[in-house]
Amino acid sequence: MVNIDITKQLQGASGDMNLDVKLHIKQGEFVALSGKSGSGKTTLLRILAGLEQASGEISVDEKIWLDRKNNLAPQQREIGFVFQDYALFENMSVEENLLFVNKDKTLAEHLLEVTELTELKNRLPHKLSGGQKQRVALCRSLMNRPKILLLDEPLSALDPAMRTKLQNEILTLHKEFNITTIMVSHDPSEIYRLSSRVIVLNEGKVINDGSPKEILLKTTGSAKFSFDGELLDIIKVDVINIAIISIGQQLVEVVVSDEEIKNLTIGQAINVSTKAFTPIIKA
Ligand SMILES: Nc1ncnc2c1ncn2[C@@H]1O[C@H](COP(=O)(O)OP(=O)(O)OP(=O)(O)O)[C@@H](O)[C@H]1O
Repeated sequence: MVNIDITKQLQGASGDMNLDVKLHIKQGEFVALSGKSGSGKTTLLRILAGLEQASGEISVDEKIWLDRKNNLAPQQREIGFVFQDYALFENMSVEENLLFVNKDKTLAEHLLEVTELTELKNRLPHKLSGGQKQRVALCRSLMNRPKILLLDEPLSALDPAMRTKLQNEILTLHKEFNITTIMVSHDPSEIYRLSSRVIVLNEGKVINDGSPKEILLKTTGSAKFSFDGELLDIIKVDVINIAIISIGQQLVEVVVSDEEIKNLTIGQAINVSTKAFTPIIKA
């Protein structure tokens, strides 16, 4: 069990802001940490890792990491950390990057196998793709068999196919190591696929905490489908108006009436929902 009860004064975009978070996270949970830019997500992870000061208490399985008298150094906290940038040792091969943390060759070989990196174990980081580097960073973060894995948007720079591949690998390793995982993510499909709990921060405070279904699905009420997107364009084809809307990685076209157009502005954030239709799903 991870117990967090911390505060820290931050300089938010529009003046001072207090990061004020109280959470209990169960062993083996996969928590997605979400919320607007500047809401305090990275700072919270850095405080957990011991990379940033804060007041309050953090304890993990009865062991105190932070309180009035104690403040364990990052290397004494049993954590693995993967950031958006890979931060690998450039002069060391893939395998050396892992063994630098811990000389356990069997574990290194196993992690490289799960992430399909065995063939690349002698390569230097500059000869790897972004996705491969991020897999090395993930393997390295697990070399000390940490109690908590902190992931700060580790997949945001990758293309959709590589993202999905790494999501599956993260999930495999999370389950195998039964490691408590906290992952910052803005991507609803990623959050839904990986996490068992979603915590939403706003202005340094937890404003939502629940299962991915409770937090992410908006199809309550009579609407059957509901998507948030951005209105990119409205084009006229013969007598009908078609709105071009970007939803996630996809563009969709929706027919709109002359009446509806009056309330729409290009670039606007909009919601698309429908009440009664039978979608066809193809694999
Ligand atoms: N050590 C610090 N002292 C004071 N203010 C800080 C400190 N570190 C970060 N901040 C400020 O606190 C706010 C929250 O930053 P943080 O990086 O935690 O947000 P975030 O939710 O991770 O945002 P993003 O999604 O853009 O990465 C920002 O306005 C930032 O400038």
